[in-house]
Amino acid sequence: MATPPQTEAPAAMWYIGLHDTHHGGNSSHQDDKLAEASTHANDLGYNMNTFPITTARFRSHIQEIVDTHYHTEKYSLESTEPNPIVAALTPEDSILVPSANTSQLLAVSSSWIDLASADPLVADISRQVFGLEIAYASFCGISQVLTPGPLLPDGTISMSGLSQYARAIYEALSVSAYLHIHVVLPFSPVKSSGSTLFSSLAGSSDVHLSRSAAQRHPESVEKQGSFTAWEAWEFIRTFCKYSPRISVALVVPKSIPSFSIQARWVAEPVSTLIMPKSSFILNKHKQPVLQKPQQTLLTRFMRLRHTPWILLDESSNVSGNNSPNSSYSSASNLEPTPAEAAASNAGLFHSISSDPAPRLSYLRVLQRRDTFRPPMDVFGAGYQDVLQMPLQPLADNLESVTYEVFEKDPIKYEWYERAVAFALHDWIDAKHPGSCPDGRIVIAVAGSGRGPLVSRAIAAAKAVGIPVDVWAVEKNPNAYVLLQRYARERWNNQVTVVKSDMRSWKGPQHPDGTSYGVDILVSELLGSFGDNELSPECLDGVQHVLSKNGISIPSSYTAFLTPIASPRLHADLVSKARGSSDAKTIFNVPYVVMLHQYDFLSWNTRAQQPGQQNIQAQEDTTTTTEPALSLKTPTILPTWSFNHPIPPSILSQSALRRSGSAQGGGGGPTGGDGANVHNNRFCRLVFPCPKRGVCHGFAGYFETTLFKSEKSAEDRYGDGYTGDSDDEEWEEGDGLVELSTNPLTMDRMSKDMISWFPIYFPLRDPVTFPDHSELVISMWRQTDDRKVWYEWLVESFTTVGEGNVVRLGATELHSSKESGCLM
Ligand SMILES: C[S@@+](CC[C@H](N)C(=O)[O-])C[C@H]1O[C@@H](n2cnc3c(N)ncnc32)[C@H](O)[C@@H]1O
Repeated sequence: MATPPQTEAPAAMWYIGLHDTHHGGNSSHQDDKLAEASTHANDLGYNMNTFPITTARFRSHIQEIVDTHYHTEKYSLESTEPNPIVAALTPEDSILVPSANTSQLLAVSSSWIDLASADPLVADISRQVFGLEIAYASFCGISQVLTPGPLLPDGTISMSGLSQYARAIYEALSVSAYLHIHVVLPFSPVKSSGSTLFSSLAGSSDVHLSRSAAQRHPESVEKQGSFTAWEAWEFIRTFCKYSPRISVALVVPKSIPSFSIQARWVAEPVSTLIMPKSSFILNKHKQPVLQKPQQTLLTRFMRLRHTPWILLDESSNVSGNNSPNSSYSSASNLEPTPAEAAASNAGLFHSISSDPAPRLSYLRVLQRRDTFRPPMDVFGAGYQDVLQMPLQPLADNLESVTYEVFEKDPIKYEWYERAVAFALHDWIDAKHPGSCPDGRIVIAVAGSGRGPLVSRAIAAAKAVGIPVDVWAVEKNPNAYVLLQRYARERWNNQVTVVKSDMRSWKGPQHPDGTSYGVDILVSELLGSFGDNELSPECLDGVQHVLSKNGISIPSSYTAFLTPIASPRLHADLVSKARGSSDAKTIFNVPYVVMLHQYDFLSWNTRAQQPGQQNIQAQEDTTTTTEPALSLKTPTILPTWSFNHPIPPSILSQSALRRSGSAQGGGGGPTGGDGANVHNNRFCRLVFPCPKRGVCHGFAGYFETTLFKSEKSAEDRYGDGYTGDSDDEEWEEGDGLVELSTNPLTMDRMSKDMISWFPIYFPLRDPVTFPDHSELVISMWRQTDDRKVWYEWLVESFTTVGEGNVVRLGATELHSSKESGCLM
């Protein structure tokens, strides 16, 4: 069980900035120019604005240096002449000065340089320029720098120069510990004659240094698909060792990319969304709006815990409203959404002619409209992607406040009540006698905590209309005090409270000291991976109290796994490991975490529903079509299950082992007598991964059957539970009560249940794999009679040629033995 948070989701704040290279302030004083530009942006309603680190004059000066060097007779690839040195900046080269305003600025490093150039001269000059800019910006107190990615002037990614580019970023990060670099990248590279990215961020692509060099050292034309930009980013951040001080500034494209690439970017640390004018269209009212898919994409990003900034690029000439004919015609068949129409009627949009910032006004409308949050997001606000050590309720005594948080779950306890009611009905219908000497059915809640399941068991019996004998067993001495109080004040002395470890409890007792059996044993000892809070070991240990036909609620549970890309979690663990004297352990612990920014790596395509269209991934050269979000299903596979009660023969064998006798064998494979080896498990799961990616770890979930009735639905019809619940549905159901945290079944089994976050098994070295690969997870549940722990590794395979399966690699074996759960 996770420790769920107790905060409410804060109202969404959209932090929107202005990028306008045409507005540099009119004042002749440098710091006044900065202040003027900020005031201009603030007056328009922006939260911040960008500023180039160096001036156009500096750019011309560098261009001159490069051109002169090219045109000297001395220049050739084989030349031993040194490259020119770019002299230190002069006051004319930069408008920046250290000032109070710098904290509000997002400085932009020059995009007319090319750190990834194939031309050694351009690469060298670019490194010098970049170094000067970063050092001076840091000196001025700038902490946020927007740096164009390794793009060629035609908008494609320079793959051959990527390592040089990554190196420059890595070195820039070492200039100041406070510097954060936002690498500008497209969702997918789009080849164009004059890239918007360049023209908008640099002024003009004509002056790009690489243009001078292009004739001499043409970039080899590399095949670029929809994942190329992401792969470039993946390379850069890996080079920079997952530094938390680099992130992506993603340019929102005019045509929306395929779902897989959207999902991939949503999982990444995207700090900024750059919106050129071209990403807007004009609606009927000639107001700039976003098309539905872009709105959806934007909303998805803006609901993230780390909400990106939005940067409206007002410099670019490629514009929705600047080219009314083309954009209006493309938009004319798009009706405004009802909300847009209402907003327009209500005057929320200014008319385009009177509004100096129409795109900003439109985004503010979207911001105000975006109020919906799913219950889990509200409940878990502030806990998204926070790695927590799993609770150990067996080894530790929980605090009251922890129980209080569990008890907020609106579903779990009600489902337990249903399960007990069904069990009572089945017991009565089977004409089993109650085990209490007076004939009552005996219910025991093993691990009662503060007693919510005790209250539910009493309510179920009342609703079914039979008297029961109720026992509450708890080993936490503090909870025991409260249980005794509740027995008097809430449960009218109907409940007998026992302070005991359930494994050593002898069962309900007559006043003369002889024990009798428990008919329905209720427990909730489940962790995020089902068995990780040692429910199997505890329930084995208390099974001896069950009567002949005794029922366990839950009757079974199954753990599930799927591989995920989770760069934020990985970066978090890398930084924890950096500051830890015990770095090895950090990646050998399964964590409880409300997974938030992650991407499922294994998925399959469901049959298409009539009327549902495939989204064509226009820029995707690796596949022809992309299924829509609703048609993609993650592959989440069962690992293993536990059933209760277990066959007595297993318990007898366990007892034989525990005795240490010759018949008990040679002990457990990982230590101890082997008395708990029947709770060892192993699974090997094969996950097909259609798209390339990086696996950082696995997400784990569980499903549990609390109770499954022996009776058919027909038998039950008309014999339904008539308790307090006004939910009619289950009364005539099939007597099956399940809980699930598995994303594939949670809505069907226990929608809106919030008690458990998923579990996350990390990998120290992420696994990179190409399209059409298989990730194979091997996982073990291990025990030495004192502890239980997990061990895991991943192998990756791909198929080449005519079905030749090639192993790409395997990770080391991870083991949580050191932080294992104490029995
Ligand atoms: C996850 S909490 C659930 C508490 C409560 N049933 C609820 O749903 O709110 C598990 C409880 O079981 C208790 N527990 C765990 N192992 C136990 C054992 N071997 N014997 C008795 N109590 C145990 C813990 O102290 C804790 O109170």
